[in-house]
Amino acid sequence: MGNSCSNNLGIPPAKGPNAVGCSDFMMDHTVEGTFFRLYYPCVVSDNAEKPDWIPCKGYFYGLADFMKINRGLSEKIFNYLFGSFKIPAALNGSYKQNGKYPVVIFSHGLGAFRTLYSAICTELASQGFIVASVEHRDESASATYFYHQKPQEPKKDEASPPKPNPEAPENLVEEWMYYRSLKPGESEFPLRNKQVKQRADECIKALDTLIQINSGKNMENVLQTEFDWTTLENSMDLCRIAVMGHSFGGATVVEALCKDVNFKCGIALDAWMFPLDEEIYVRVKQPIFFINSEKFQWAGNISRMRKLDSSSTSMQRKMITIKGTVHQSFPDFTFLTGNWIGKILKLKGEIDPQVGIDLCNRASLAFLQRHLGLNKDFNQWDHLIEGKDHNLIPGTNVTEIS
Ligand SMILES: CCN(CC)CCN(C[C@]12C[C@](c3ccc(C(F)(F)F)cc3)(C1)C2)C(=O)Cn1c(SCc2ccc(F)cc2)nc(=O)c2c1C=CC2
Repeated sequence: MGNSCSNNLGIPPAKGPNAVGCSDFMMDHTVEGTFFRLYYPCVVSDNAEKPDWIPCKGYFYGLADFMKINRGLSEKIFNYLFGSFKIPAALNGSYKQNGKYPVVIFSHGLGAFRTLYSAICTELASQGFIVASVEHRDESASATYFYHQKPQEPKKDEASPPKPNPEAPENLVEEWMYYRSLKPGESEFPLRNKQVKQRADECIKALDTLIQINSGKNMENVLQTEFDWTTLENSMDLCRIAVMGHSFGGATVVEALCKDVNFKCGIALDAWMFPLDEEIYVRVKQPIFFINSEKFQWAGNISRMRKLDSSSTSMQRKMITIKGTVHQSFPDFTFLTGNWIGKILKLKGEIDPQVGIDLCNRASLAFLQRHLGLNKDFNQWDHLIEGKDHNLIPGTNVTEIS
């Protein structure tokens, strides 16, 4: 089927005034390093190549493991279904210098990885943001990879020096890390709590890397992409930084806001609050916007979000629910299957996926303008922050027991 099939499936192009460029960055090739996909406003070029949505097949293996289905069979199915999809952006497009852009760090959900939220990230970039979608190495991603220094070959006679591995950069060996499921009898909270702390640290590490890139420092990108990162010198407005994430990434938003006041506000999409410590709720001071689906939330989860409301900054805590959406209405999968499969796999809700993501994106832009102090026209969507739309519910539809 792929993206050339009759029912014109595919990730929708962004609607903002800027063309979008996309490039991958990995620094310090080890597992402790930083790895993200950058989306940014770029110069229009009609013949630009588009980035692959699923960059390599290790991710299909990971998705199969995450969904506990057979690797071999599912690798063929995923490859057939999703292998040819591209992202509506220019791979390594030339950066478009136009003042300093605000910055968003995006955190993916459990079992996802950095490329799966491109409808959201490309829209933000097209509206004039620089977006880094982090790939987490906390074993919550379906799959991710990093590199090992090739072990020094035992000294042979000088005549035959070790041949460097042509694919891997500077003879580094690629290593994959897959989703770690709970062991039988293992209690979930300690694992998820440790992971959410690592995830927040990885968001902060990505931000620190962007700050270095912004200073014009010549960064070593382990992935030898055709992108000149020094062109991003002075491109970022480091007073206007937000953190955003889906589900487990929503909990990561709260944890990251707590750890680094450089994040001026956060947007949590269908946040999964379980991994967070109880005492974090009184420690977060920045504005947070909870954008929920109709089907994922439950009373315990909502009551944890409410705890963030009760603090003094209640005016800056907002929550809306998008009618007819499901948990998978936020990642890109919601655009990539026909209606029937989508509904059966719970990748689609009742609402048209494009309408759902537009509401999410526009409400987010209005919230970012308000709390990053942007002087754009995103305030035209302020009513969406209050849930004023026939497809929105102010707050939540969950009837709370507690
Ligand atoms: C049995 C597995 N069991 C694992 C604990 C539950 C699996 N599960 C429901 C799924 C993800 C699903 C999915 C994806 C993708 C196809 C495909 F066919 F399109 F590829 C199909 C079916 C399987 C819907 C979730 O985990 C839901 N969820 C998610 S889903 C994030 C995600 C993952 C993979 C993606 F490709 C895209 C998005 N992120 C979270 O942070 C949290 C939760 C729950 C609590 C916290």
